[in-house]
Amino acid sequence: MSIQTDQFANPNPRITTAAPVSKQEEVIERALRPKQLDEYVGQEKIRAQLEIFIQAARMRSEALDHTLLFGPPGLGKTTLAHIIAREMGVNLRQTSGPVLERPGDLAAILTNLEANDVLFIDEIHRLSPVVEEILYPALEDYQIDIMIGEGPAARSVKLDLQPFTLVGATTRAGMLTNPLRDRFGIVARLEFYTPEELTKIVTRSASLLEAPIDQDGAREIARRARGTPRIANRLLRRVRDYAEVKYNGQISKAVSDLALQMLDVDKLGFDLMDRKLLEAVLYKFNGGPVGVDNLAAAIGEERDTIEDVLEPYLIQQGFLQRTPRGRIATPSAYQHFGLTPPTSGMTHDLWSTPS
Ligand SMILES: Nc1ncnc2c1ncn2[C@@H]1O[C@H](COP(=O)(O)OP(=O)(O)OP(=O)(O)O)[C@@H](O)[C@H]1O
Ligand SMILES: [Mg+2]
Repeated sequence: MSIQTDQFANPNPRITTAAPVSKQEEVIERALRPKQLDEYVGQEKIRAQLEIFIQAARMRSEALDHTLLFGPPGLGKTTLAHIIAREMGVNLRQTSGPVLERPGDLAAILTNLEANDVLFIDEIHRLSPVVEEILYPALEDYQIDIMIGEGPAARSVKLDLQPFTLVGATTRAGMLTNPLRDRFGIVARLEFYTPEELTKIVTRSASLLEAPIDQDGAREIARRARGTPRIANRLLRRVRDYAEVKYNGQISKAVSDLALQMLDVDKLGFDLMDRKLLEAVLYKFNGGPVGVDNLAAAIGEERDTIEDVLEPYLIQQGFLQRTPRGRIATPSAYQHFGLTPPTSGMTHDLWSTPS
């Protein structure tokens, strides 16, 4: 059986993409965003640690240590940065790696910070090297060196800064330079959420949106949200539309199920793109191993999207494995598509190799 690529028209916007799809969605997200640590669902370990570190910093009237948040899109990095500032009782200044083009851009922000403020830099792996240079002494000694004037008359001036906390967020911790990574005292890796945690998030969001939902309805959405709060909230809004038009607004398990089927989100929360990727590995590459570049070409996606967005969840769920020779489909992937996994000893003896 062979699969034609054009069978899978690229759904645009992809309902289960983990990135925000529009400005309007960002506005809604802000409304649903928890504001305090005790409203932030899941990520128990990170929450417990932050609670202590924040309280200790507050008791000493110091800035919190620089904090790095990393993990796939939509898991709550921006949300957590805002919560940190709020719990510390300080201002948050927000910017992002690609926006800071020149050293002066960063210097202007740094010199305007008040004592113990939070500077949130999103996509921190995309800082340019010259901007990063300015950041090192700022992080270490709350000082910056800036150049005044040009040519032979140029001289470097040291400026003192207020103590502050850098909160950096990234989907790819591996792309941070070592000196930058070493300057974070707190490093938090966000994990995919369990269906139970996402059920709580869906229930909370539904009550903020005043959408009537029962426990089973919430659980059905949660189970199919790729472990990601942003997707859970998005699916909830689409299911709400469906329920309002067809079922007087009441969201039950049956209504969630029908709406999600209509949206092409399958029982495991995989959408067309996830299925396209798995099907390519299974059918076009015989289960793998296949290199990520070949895979990207086969399904017409960017390599980055595969590595940052599609793969992490499929790997975490045990459908795909990363091996030194490339990606391979696991027996669960075969079963999901109603195929019989090859028996070990054949081409796929990689399964038995501990990773
Ligand atoms: N722990 C949580 N509890 C409740 N809701 C959450 C939680 N984490 C995230 N959310 C919800 O998910 C949405 C997306 O989260 P957020 O914008 O913080 O993700 P992100 O990790 O910054 O994503 P990106 O990598 O795209 O910047 C938020 O609007 C919020 O409503
Ligand atoms: Mg964010």
